[in-house]
Amino acid sequence: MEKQIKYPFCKTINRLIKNVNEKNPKLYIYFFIYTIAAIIYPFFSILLPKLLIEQFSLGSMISLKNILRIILSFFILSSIVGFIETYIKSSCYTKITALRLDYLKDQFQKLVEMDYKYVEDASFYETYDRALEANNSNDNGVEGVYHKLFTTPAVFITSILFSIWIGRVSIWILLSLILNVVANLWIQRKVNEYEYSMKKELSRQNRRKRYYYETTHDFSFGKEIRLYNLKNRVLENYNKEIQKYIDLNKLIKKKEFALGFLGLFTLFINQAALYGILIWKVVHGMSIADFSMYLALILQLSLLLNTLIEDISFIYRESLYVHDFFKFLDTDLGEIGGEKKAIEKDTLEIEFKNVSFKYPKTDNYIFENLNFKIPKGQRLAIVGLNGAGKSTLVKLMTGLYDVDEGEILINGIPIKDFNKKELYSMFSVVFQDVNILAYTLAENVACASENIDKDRVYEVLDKVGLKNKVASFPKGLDQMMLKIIDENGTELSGGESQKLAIARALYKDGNMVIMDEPTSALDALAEAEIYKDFSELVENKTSIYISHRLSSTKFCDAIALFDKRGLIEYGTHEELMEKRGEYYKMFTIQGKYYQEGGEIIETA
Ligand SMILES: Nc1ncnc2c1ncn2[C@@H]1O[C@H](COP(=O)(O)OP(=O)(O)OP(=O)(O)O)[C@@H](O)[C@H]1O
Repeated sequence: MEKQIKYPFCKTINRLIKNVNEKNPKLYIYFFIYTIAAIIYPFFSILLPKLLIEQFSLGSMISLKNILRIILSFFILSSIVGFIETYIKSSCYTKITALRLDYLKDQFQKLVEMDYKYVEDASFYETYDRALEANNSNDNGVEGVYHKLFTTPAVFITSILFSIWIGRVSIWILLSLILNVVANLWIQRKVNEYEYSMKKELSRQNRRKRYYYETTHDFSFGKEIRLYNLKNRVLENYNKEIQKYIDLNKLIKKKEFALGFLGLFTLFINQAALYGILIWKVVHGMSIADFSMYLALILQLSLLLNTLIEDISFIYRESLYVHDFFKFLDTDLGEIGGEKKAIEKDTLEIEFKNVSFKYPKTDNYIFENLNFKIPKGQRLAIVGLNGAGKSTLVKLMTGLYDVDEGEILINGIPIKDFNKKELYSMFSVVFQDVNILAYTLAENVACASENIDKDRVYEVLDKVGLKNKVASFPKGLDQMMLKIIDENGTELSGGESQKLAIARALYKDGNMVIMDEPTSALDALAEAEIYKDFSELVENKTSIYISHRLSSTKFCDAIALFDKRGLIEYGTHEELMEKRGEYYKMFTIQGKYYQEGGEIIETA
């Protein structure tokens, strides 16, 4: 359980207010007018009964005209003030929502630009879950605090004015009200602190619950869930996680309940004191008109003070999460890197020098003291068993992860010296798992929404064999992909998606091409096409081709074979066959299988 930490409440509120200056300073004017209207409004309901009772107690002097005049002027004035108050409050609601959405933009930017290692780190999401939630709702977090900051000053000022008024009648009434406020504030604070101390546990539980929720709602799990009869298992886990989540919330509510009971007790004492003193005053000569006015005043003040307590504790509680959110925005998530720009008009030479690497928060090294070089223009095949570290190698050379020891040099320059964005721009990578976005086909290929060179998009789609597919789309390159945004969108098959991913890499035209199992979903003919055209596809660029199908090594200049120990064999196909080592074994086993299986590929 995390202990309550001291946090800079004033600084957080100050930052929120300061940001209004930058984002929408007009809100200050609206706030000023609203506050004046909201201060005046409650006075009407307090003064009206007194003035009316005074009129009625005039006996034979009673004037219907005067009574009507009072009612009418109160009605008109309170309508005008009430209208101003409500109108400004509701029109500012959307302006405050826009403020939150602006913060959301900052949050998205941070998330998409942060170092890749955080993307694969579950504990990162646990740390920042609540912080990210600070931006997810109209009623809580950043927006909730802004709404309260907009309305609470009026409540505060009116409470002060009413307290002075009441204090002049009886200091004991005022003291009893203040005692109630202090007790409630203390209780609320205790509840908030307890809730916040459970934050880490709640976030963890939330993440687990969400995983199972998403498993049931993500259509891509649909096949496995049905065909492997995973329904019961998923539901069982989901229910278990929900139960744990409910238990945690119950614990919090229990604490709230115990403290709330204390609140009821102080309220009881408070009410007894208020009524007792007022009745005593009436017995000692207070008029009925004044009694009714003070009663209305006390009721109003009690309501205002309750609202004030709730608002202040709400602001306190939610600003804890806002503070976490600001901390997230301020945390250096290592997204910038060095200052070097991308290498222009040249392909790359990559050198691994004494590189050791293990994934964060794990103990096993994937590479230890790895040394090897990929010369400029080389077409390198990387092969190896599952889990040998082939994809990890790509993550390291593209800068998605930093090495623990040693260094990687790109054209002689340490990879750390490159600005991350510039570094990423140098690689055209096709990953094993393809992600098609719910944009148009052209946008999917160009990974942009503006300045798309449609001729080039068409050219690369033709190169990867999607020409006929594009021709079949009614909107051609402007065809929407996926059905999640546009119900007329297109769902591509696994192989077609892979071809699109290759087209995307070709369009990007990076200094170096990396293909990680790019043809695993392609049919034999399409795969043979890619093999045949590989040299043309990658032009003269340095390229890496990762594949389990060893026939792919034939069109490469060199082969690097990895296993759990790291790089174990390196050379041309012929050299490695002659060596009769691991590669030879793998190649002959695969070749035998293919021959026996009657596959088209004749040598491997
Ligand atoms: N984000 C991660 N955190 C911790 N360990 C990881 C992470 N990603 C991969 N690993 C581990 O690193 C090892 C190498 O994984 P990698 O994906 O590089 O292997 P691979 O050779 O590409 O395998 P495959 O042929 O199955 O694609 C594996 O043992 C894997 O479990």
